[in-house]
Amino acid sequence: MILLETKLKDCYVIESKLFNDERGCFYEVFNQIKFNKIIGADVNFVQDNESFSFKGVLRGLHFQKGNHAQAKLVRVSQGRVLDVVVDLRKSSRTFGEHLSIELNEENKKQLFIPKGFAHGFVVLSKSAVFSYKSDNYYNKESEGGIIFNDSELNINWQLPEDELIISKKDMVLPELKTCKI
Ligand SMILES: Cc1cn([C@H]2C[C@H](O)[C@@H](COP(=O)(O)OP(=O)(O)O[C@H]3O[C@H](C)C(=O)[C@H](O)[C@H]3O)O2)c(=O)[nH]c1=O
Repeated sequence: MILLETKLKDCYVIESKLFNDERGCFYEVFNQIKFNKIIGADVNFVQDNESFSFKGVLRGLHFQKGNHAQAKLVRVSQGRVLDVVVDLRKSSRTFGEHLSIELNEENKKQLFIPKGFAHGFVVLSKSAVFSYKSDNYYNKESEGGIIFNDSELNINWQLPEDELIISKKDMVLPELKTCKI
């Protein structure tokens, strides 16, 4: 596992060693000791999630508030997605900035998203399986979000808006400037 810094402090790309041979490929998706060593902290993941989505599905931008805030380690085990995170940490020099990165089954890149970030992704391939760990349990009452086409963030989701498939819940999320963090 190697850690690559991003433009957003504490948000890292993780690349794993791939063991390719005539049979195919093996890699350690997660190793607690190695992960904590490269992150420089004891991150205790308590929940594994997985979602399957068709092309154009956009899930997010979501976060959990207060004590229910979640750090996540996200990856794509099938297909291709554009993953987007937004720094919502008021004290951060990159508050309100976002990072977009393609995660896919080929590059097997993972993204560590610390607490205090909103997260979402859009599926670029025919379908995608999105798998991730979180260090805090799901808590519906503490869910927050930012609308995908927030005018200040101006995120390029890489697909035309009329091709996006978005849940009713996500279509009515607030803008960044009015969202309660
Ligand atoms: C997240 C979650 C959801 N659920 C239930 C609640 C709903 O009945 C159903 C679908 O939930 P939702 O539409 O919120 O799923 P996503 O839109 O994929 O939400 C996720 O999307 C973005 C990308 C994220 O980073 C978050 O982890 C998460 O908010 O699963 C659970 O039971 N446990 C959970 O941890």
